Amino acid sequence: MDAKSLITGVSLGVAGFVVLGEVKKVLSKPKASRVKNASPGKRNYLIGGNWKCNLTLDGVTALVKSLNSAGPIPDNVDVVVGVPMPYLSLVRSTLRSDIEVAAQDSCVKTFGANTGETAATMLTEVGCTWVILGHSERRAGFNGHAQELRKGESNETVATKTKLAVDAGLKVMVCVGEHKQERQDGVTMKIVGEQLAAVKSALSTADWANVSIAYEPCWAIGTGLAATPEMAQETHSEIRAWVAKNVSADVAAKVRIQYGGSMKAANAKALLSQPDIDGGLIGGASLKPEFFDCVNGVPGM
Ligand SMILES: O=C[C@H](O)COP(=O)(O)O
Repeated sequence: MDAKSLITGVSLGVAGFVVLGEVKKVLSKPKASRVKNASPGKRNYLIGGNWKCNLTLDGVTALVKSLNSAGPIPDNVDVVVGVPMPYLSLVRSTLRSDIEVAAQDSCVKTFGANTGETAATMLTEVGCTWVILGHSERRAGFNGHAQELRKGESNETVATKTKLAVDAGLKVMVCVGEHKQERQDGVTMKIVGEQLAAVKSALSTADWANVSIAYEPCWAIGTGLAATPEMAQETHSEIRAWVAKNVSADVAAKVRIQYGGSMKAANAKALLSQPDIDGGLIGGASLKPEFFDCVNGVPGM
């Protein structure tokens, strides 16, 4: 068992009795314990880039070229880029094979009269292996006006999409997170728990093997105001405890929890050094060469 898994087990088993800071003093995190195709209980880092609704064809071509020449990916890291729908095929056919490709959404239904939507199965046919679901921008909604709180996808919609995507053979980064006022009101885990509860209701226990939880505090997205490593760790630890209580201890030990919200080269290493932060979902910085500085920011590199 690696140090991170051990910390997780300890924190889940004796939560309230152990101060994580004290545990970290006696347990270092050896790089060698995180390996590709990690065995049960060991979690590879997962660094996702979310290109959002950015880039022209020329920009995509240049970014792929930059990624292709960015050097090796550490053995203990999985890298995925979330690509706008029109470029998925092109990126999959030109991008290095050790970076996986994600779509940024998929349909809440399968095939049919769903104009403008993309069924999860279609994504698999163009080489996607991942999909990002429930991003806060989609939960906010796009109605031709300024985005409003929670006028878009409901928790249940995100959960249904997650189940359909997993059933289609995709892995899912399912995004959760609170708004600024909710954090100030002290209801972060109430909000995140409700988002996770909907997903849990839609999934079998086995389905969780294909799910990563992306914790993205909305107030940190695109603002330059990332959560501090300690603040993010606290919520990640609470999310893992929620999964242990409501899904299973085994799933909690295995599920990856990414942090998203103004992650960049300057703060990636400190965030990724936290015991329950298993990666990132990176927006703005994923459009720049510094994305690979985040990849190389995993502890032990
Ligand atoms: O999906 C990515 C997140 O929304 C974070 O975006 P950001 O890194 O630009 O803050």
